[in-house]
Amino acid sequence: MTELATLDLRRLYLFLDFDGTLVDLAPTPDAIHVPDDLPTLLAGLHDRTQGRLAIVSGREVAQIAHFLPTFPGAIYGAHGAESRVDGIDRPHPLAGSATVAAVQAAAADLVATEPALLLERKKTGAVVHYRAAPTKGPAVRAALSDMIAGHPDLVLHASKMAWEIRPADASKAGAVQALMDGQPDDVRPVVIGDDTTDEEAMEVAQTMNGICIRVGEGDTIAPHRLDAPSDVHALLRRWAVQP
Ligand SMILES: O=P(O)(O)OC[C@H]1O[C@H](O[C@H]2O[C@H](CO)[C@@H](O)[C@H](O)[C@H]2O)[C@H](O)[C@@H](O)[C@@H]1O
Repeated sequence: MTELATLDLRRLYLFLDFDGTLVDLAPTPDAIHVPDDLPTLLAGLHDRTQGRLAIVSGREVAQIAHFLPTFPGAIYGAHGAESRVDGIDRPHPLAGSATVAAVQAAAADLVATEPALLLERKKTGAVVHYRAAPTKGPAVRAALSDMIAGHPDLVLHASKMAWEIRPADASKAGAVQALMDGQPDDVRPVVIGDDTTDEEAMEVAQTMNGICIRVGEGDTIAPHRLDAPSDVHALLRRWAVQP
């Protein structure tokens, strides 16, 4: 932590995941708690980094804006499929498409067979959560895999106690690449995340002399690890008071 805390914040671009990194995981997507001091902390970091602060989440941009309405930085949502940068929204071409509607309808049929499953609809895909039915993971994976079989523009990835369908050309790596484009050579990306799609962002950050921090358990390419969102907050607080 000390080694990380002494990095010069003015030469970093911070890429922060949301669930499991800035907020603790909860039984359902709506049940998360945003700590009262998080918005102020993020606003301070935005100033300190001269605007080099982004949230890169699996959630949609609108969801992040709902939970953090005063967040001043860039937001990439739906695993990089959509963005809001400097107030400009960039939707994905698949948003609201017949392809997505068909997949969501099939996912709804699946969830109707098991009340403990939860369907989360996104404009660009669908998530089936099995946190309340942990043994159903493999069956959910198989069913969603079948659903996208005829759709090469969609991919399936593992999330925490969930399987998610997203556009094949969307990734958190793309978000890091887009925001780092044009940055001065001595600015280093910092990726902090807890999940598989964060690892894709870490891979690209490492090609840019980046710093990667994994939150919680799990295989990772990150050389640094923090145990929980509370430790992430502690690091962010130390950065926020750098002289
Ligand atoms: O990239 P992230 O910001 O970490 O978003 C990943 C997914 O997070 C949410 O699901 C996860 O968190 C829920 C709330 O803690 C939890 O109930 C669920 O089991 C987790 O998978 C969100 O609902 C998804 O849309 C995001 O893709």
